[in-house]
Amino acid sequence: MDVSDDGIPGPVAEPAATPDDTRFDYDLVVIGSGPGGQKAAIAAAKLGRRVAVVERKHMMGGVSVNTGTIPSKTLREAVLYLTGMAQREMYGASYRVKSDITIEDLFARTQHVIGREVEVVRAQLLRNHVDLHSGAAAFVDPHTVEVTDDDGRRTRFSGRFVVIATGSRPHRPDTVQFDERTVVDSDGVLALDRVPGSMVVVGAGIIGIEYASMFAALGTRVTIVDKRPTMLEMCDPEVVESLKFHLRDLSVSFRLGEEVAGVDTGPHGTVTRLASGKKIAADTVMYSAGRQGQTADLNLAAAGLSADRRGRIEVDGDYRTAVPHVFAVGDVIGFPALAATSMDQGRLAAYRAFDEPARELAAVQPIGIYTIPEISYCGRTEDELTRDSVPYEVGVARYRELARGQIVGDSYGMLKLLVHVDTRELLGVHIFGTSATDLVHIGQAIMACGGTIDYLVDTVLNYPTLSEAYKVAALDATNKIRAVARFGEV
Ligand SMILES: Cc1cc2nc3c(=O)[nH]c(=O)nc-3n(C[C@H](O)[C@H](O)[C@H](O)COP(=O)(O)OP(=O)(O)OC[C@H]3O[C@@H](n4cnc5c(N)ncnc54)[C@H](O)[C@@H]3O)c2cc1C
Ligand SMILES: NC(=O)c1ccc[n+]([C@@H]2O[C@H](COP(=O)([O-])OP(=O)(O)OC[C@H]3O[C@@H](n4cnc5c(N)ncnc54)[C@H](O)[C@@H]3O)[C@@H](O)[C@H]2O)c1
Repeated sequence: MDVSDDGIPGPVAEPAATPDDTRFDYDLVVIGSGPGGQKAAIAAAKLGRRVAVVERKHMMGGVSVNTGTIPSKTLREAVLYLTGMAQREMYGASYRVKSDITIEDLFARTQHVIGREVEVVRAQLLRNHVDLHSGAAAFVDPHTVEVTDDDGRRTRFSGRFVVIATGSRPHRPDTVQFDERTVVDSDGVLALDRVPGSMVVVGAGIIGIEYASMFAALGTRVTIVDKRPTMLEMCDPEVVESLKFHLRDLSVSFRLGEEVAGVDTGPHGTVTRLASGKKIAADTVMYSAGRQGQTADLNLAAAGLSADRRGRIEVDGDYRTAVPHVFAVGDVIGFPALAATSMDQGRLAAYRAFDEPARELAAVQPIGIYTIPEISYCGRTEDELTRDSVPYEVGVARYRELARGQIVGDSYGMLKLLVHVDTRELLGVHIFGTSATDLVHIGQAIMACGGTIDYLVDTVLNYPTLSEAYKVAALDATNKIRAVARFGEV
């Protein structure tokens, strides 16, 4: 077995690359090494194709590894551990692992994990014989890219196919001066020099709420501002209410339905001006008001392509752009813009390019929101089922009634199943609390197989586990359905 420098075992010997079309330097050129680019490159390499990945210096692994998913989730883990937050039900409200948590304590863990992940990505690509080119790529013609490295050196090469996986960056309104110290975006928040005493988070999307809950847990007084009247509107409203309750308990204030007019900075911090005339003073302002596709520097016109106002590229169901040999995957094609989906889009784009048979992605996809506590769901919401006049029943399990919930000290967690009254099919799973983002996959698997809650009723699950919540909720739904069916029986 091949073992790379970092000790990670490699696959059994790869098939030798077979030139596909010698008119081109590579069979596939991938621009960007985030989740979408990585998987496109590896999938093509596994088919024996000659593959190149272009990535900017210090960005191996993409936004996901360097400034997005991985650092934010690692920071959350550091916050949970050092604040002792998850253990307070057991050891009291004042329980802490470290009383004076510094930004260095937090970022040490983040840097460690980023470093490891970068090496894992690099090793995987290299052991699959993918050529790595450092620099920024731009199209010269539909098959050729020019890569400019940090020293200004330029290299050109061509690909029979090209995958654009250049991801996204934070959207920055022109009216706001970002000084990378007091006014930052979700990249800049990872370079703060201290834990702020107070913070305004502009944008109550997933990024904004995740960081708001982390800083609130650290003791920062957080105000969340969003022009929409509700937050996380794709989630179950009961779950969002539970989250809001928890955040309020951590002194978070909400200014929903309010637009930011501007931010003033001075020697003592910042003042955020709202369109309604209100002003909010804070040490730091973090903008998380959407993201922009990274296409401005690609010279798309040379490939015969263009992007929309938010920098996104349009693709068909096979991730093919308007130019048939150019594919695009990941954040650069917009919704759902998740690391999870980007990976599979990359893999499928490579398969489509090289005519490798592959099925489409399953329709039921999970969403995981790493707030404190975390949220996860898949399938439909109560509002959607009501709108579509689908008769459903709700089965609920509360963590406080599960032995494992008591053991881990989670009394607030909840799992909710939405079940079709007639067919008993599982239509939706909504979870709030410890391990929600892992637990959701049980429901997802049942739904993907068209399963009913009878599977859960008839199956023995390990005890004591949080998975037991599925059984409890399935029995609850069964009892309610039976009660309605028996009503009126003599
Ligand atoms: C704070 C935050 C938290 C997130 N948390 C989660 C989460 O918990 N779960 C989840 O599933 N998703 C999460 N996401 C979303 C996830 O990170 C993205 O969906 C994912 O990274 C998109 O992958 P991608 O393949 O499009 O490429 P990206 O990861 O965006 O990487 C694109 C790469 O392309 C490179 N590039 C761009 N232009 C060029 C060029 N011209 N030449 C060469 N290289 C170029 C960039 O340098 C970059 O490294 C989060 C995002 C953020 C910002
Ligand atoms: N756990 C996860 O899966 C995860 C975590 C983080 C990010 N992501 C991905 O990243 C994407 C981007 O997240 P995001 O939170 O930046 O974007 P978003 O578009 O979801 O949210 C932006 C919010 O900012 C608000 N806003 C914009 N301008 C404003 C203004 N001037 N004043 C007040 N409010 C304003 C908008 O109303 C919106 O609610 C997400 O859609 C998601 O796909 C996923």
